[in-house]
Amino acid sequence: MHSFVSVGLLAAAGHHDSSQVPKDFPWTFWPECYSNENTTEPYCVFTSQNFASGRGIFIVDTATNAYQFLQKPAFADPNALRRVNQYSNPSFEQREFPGKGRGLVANKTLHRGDQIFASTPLIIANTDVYDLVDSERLALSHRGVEQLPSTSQTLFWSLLDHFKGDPVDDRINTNAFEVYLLGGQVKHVVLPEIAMLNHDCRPNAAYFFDEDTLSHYVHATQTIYPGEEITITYINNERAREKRVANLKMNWGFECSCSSCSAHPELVSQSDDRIQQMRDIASALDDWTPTSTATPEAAELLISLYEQERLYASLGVAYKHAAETYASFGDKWNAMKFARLSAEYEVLDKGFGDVDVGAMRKMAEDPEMTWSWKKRVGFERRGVGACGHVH
Ligand SMILES: C[S@@+](CC[C@H](N)C(=O)[O-])C[C@H]1O[C@@H](n2cnc3c(N)ncnc32)[C@H](O)[C@@H]1O
Repeated sequence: MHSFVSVGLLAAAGHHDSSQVPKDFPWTFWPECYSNENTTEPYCVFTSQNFASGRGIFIVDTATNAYQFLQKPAFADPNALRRVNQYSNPSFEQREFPGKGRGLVANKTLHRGDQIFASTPLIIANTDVYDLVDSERLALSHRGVEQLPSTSQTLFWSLLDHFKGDPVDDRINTNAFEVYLLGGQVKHVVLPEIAMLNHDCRPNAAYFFDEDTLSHYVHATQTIYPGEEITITYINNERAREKRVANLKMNWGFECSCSSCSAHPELVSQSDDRIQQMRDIASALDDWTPTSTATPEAAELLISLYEQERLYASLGVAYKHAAETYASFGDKWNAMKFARLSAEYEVLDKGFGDVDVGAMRKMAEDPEMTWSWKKRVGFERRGVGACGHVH
């Protein structure tokens, strides 16, 4: 049985007359909700036209979750969004790229760590909403779009519809990012400005979603010169070309045309070898047993491979390995150096509250107080060879 239902937390349901919404009611309209035998709580559309100084948002989720979002500083603290949704003097312009559609190019030099933009989503949707039948799931997202303020509706309708199905669903599927919120629940968020950034397997910008401000931040991870396209990655790039191409085709529906995907097969083969070696070294550095082949030299090689692969957006991972490896052999100054570098890079990719960023900041202050300090002192140094094997 599928039903249109009212929600216990709400005083009434089933109509959309905003004039009847009481003053202290947090949403602009009465939520429309559906449930069935697969759902433990109805899924509803909760719209706030006032959110983010009138940009608006709609949330497709249970009432329990929607009210948890309301507790976040993004809703509760008027100052929380000061640095967000500022598009009056952008450091980029929109341009057409053959084979990729629209994209953004820098109009001034951007340095590593520069904020390119930060935005609140127009949509947050619980991915479990697929438990509803399609017609009801679609009714919720159509209702949400109709309820957005008109400028945000225009932004939504300007999004690419790659799959040419239901016009609302298609724009969500082509442009949504997956994020983990409310204790690790998967949500889809739609951010029209960030959705203009194309994918590159060797991107020059990184992004993260900040749960407190419900905002998506994009920063440069290397110098980007005027006229250069600003790119992010949609996937994990530490994989062979064939796997990256297949992933983009399957999950995003396009043939990747970035330079590392379209390189000569000989160069692709060299790149794939480097990626395999990076994976082997990373797993050796993650081995904390007395037979581990981890050495500071192997960690330095890992950094060099990331640089050679132009994987600057994820270089923080290699620096973290180096910081922990140096610490494990009791080399305080190198541990501090690489911990500082790791924290600087990783915050751009993982966000302000990330545990790895916090751990690296602690190590940069005092490596001797961290868990890996001198963990490998006394281990026989075996070393990892070019093939990733012990020599
Ligand atoms: C989030 S949108 C990016 C903006 C899009 N180009 C537009 O015109 O709206 C994602 C879509 O852009 C295109 N795209 C992004 N990166 C690409 C790439 N590296 N190669 C080819 N197409 C790409 C694909 O059509 C993909 O489905």
